Amino acid sequence: MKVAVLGAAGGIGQALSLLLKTQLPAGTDLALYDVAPVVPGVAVDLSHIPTAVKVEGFGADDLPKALKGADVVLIPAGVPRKPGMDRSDLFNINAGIVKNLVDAIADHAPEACIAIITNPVNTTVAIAAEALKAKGVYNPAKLFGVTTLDVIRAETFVAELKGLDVEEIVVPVIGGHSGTTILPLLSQVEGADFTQEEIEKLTNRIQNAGTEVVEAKAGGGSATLSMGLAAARFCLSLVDALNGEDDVYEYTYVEGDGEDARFFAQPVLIGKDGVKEILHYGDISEYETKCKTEMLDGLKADIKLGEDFVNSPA
Ligand SMILES: NC(=O)c1ccc[n+]([C@@H]2O[C@H](COP(=O)([O-])OP(=O)(O)OC[C@H]3O[C@@H](n4cnc5c(N)ncnc54)[C@H](O)[C@@H]3O)[C@@H](O)[C@H]2O)c1
Ligand SMILES: O=C(O)C[C@H](O)C(=O)O
Repeated sequence: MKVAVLGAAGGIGQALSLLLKTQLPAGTDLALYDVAPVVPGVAVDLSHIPTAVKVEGFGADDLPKALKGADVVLIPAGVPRKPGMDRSDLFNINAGIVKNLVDAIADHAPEACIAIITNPVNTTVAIAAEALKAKGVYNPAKLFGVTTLDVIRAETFVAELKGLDVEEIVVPVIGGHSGTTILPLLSQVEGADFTQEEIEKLTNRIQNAGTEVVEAKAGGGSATLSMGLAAARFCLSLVDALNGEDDVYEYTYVEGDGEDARFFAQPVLIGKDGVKEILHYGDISEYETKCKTEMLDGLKADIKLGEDFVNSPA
């Protein structure tokens, strides 16, 4: 098994690579790619940790080597937000970065599962899909937008509010990954009851948790450590499933039947060939239905922006 991290020298990339070095199954190859010249040093640093995961660093010109034979490619490459910015403000820079990286994946690791972290995820996943399609290698079962951070935040905030064990809490989060497109399904949380006021406050906090971090970091970037953990959890699930483990479920932004939008985060059963089954998110409350109805046009517009970036470049 080989896992490649593109953008491995960044805030997320380094936290993620550390967790992968310590938690991937023995015998896994971990390839770290970045345009930043520090990346070989990050790889050497990690290589001194005593685990049976082999780490190698690849600089700007070595993307084909980093990708060769990869089973999983994680993409946290790109710029993060500063206070006052929306995730959509990152589109101008990150769209091209994701497109170029995905073009290279199509050429050098066309069978790999690709997990996109780079924002705006609602749009960059559509860019990746259309770029792969243009190269004739798009397999919707192997393309994922990583929304795990929304799930772990939701579980943390609910456990805090209700004084419950966070290990026991499950909070489904569906939709997309920005503002109101992030829709926690608090009506489905078992073992906790909420007043309508609590539901609205919690929903708002989960939707704006990224901004909470951006403002607290005061110009120093966005979530990197919690995101490193979230991406590692997603990657380890993917690796388990590719290795044949049954019953691997994650909430992730994938192309499904288009009932709500072309791409939508929902529960997914992952198997040895990627997405095995996309499950319906089940019954939702009147409030959640209203929130979903109100956000769908925005999500669809985000997706169209990505499709047009590849298919109708200005
Ligand atoms: N999906 C999520 O839930 C989520 C959560 C947090 C952050 N993000 C996003 O992840 C991205 C990265 O955030 P960060 O805090 O790690 O940023 P960062 O600036 O710390 O790191 C980004 C890294 O990408 C590298 N990079 C830039 N262009 C590249 C290219 N063409 N090829 C390879 N590497 C390249 C940079 O050199 C840098 O090392 C941002 O777009 C951010 O908004 C997503
Ligand atoms: O908020 C951001 O810009 C980064 C990330 O998407 C997050 O949710 O923390």
